[in-house]
Amino acid sequence: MTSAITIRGLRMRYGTTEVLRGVDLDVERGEIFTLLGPNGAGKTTTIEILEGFRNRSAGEVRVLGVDPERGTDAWRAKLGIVLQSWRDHARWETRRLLAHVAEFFDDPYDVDELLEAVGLTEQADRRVGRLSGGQRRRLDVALGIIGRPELLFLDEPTAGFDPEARSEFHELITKLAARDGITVLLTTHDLAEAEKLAHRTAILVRGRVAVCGTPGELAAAVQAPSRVEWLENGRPQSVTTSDPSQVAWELHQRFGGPVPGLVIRRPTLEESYLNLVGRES
Ligand SMILES: Nc1ncnc2c1ncn2[C@@H]1O[C@H](COP(=O)(O)OP(=O)(O)OP(=O)(O)O)[C@@H](O)[C@H]1O
Repeated sequence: MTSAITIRGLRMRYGTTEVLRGVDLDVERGEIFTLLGPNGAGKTTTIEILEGFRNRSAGEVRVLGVDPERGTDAWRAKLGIVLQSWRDHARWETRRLLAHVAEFFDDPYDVDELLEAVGLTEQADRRVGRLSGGQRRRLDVALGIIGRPELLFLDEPTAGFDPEARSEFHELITKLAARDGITVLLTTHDLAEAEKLAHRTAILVRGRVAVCGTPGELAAAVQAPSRVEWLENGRPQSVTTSDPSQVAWELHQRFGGPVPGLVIRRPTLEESYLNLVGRES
């Protein structure tokens, strides 16, 4: 696989504050990749640098083989961009707005096909201002990809969604990526979203990649210690350990058989993530 995005030693400074402190990342073509992290971690800054909206302070960046600071119109046409805030096109009808934006591209998607793909066929003649939050975000995605991009940037696309809208949105992104081989880079605060959607995720904490990998690799890398609890002479005992089976085995040896009240509590991935974010902050 070849890289859609390569980042080496990326640094960004706003005044005297260093917001990105040496980020290294590779996103492969065809991947759905999430950038996960708490508020202020530097996700939006990173994505804006990749989109060519912001000049970096230091480091090497290539997006589809091009330095974003030197991106041409032809390069830009290969990108789909969905920003955090909604566009203000409230009085346009959904289909007309998409058809209008499609005119700017050489080989856009068919408007009705795309409306169908994002689940907005029934809303095609409705004014944008009358769409629900979830429908509006689907339209944002449609606007982001109407030009048939090779790479789609989504900055917190599901913020404010209810669980059903979020789940439908995940299905849409997965379907589009699989159908058209679009590379997707998405930012989120939500670990469950990253786990569900992404082939790989990088956790950004205070301007550095703390962990990067598949959901399984992430779970192994961020795993916080487990807690082993048991009863000894009727009194509750406990120990925190990264190797609970070893502790359980030693207890079994010591008791010469079953350990009274033995419980092993493993942290959830969410607890482990919060532990990691707390540790790195
Ligand atoms: N234009 C700017 N000038 C000065 N500081 C900025 C600017 N943009 C962002 N920052 C600061 O840089 C840090 C990283 O911000 P950024 O928006 O990249 O983080 P984020 O991970 O996207 O956060 P969030 O999840 O809240 O959107 C924050 O402390 C923010 O206040």
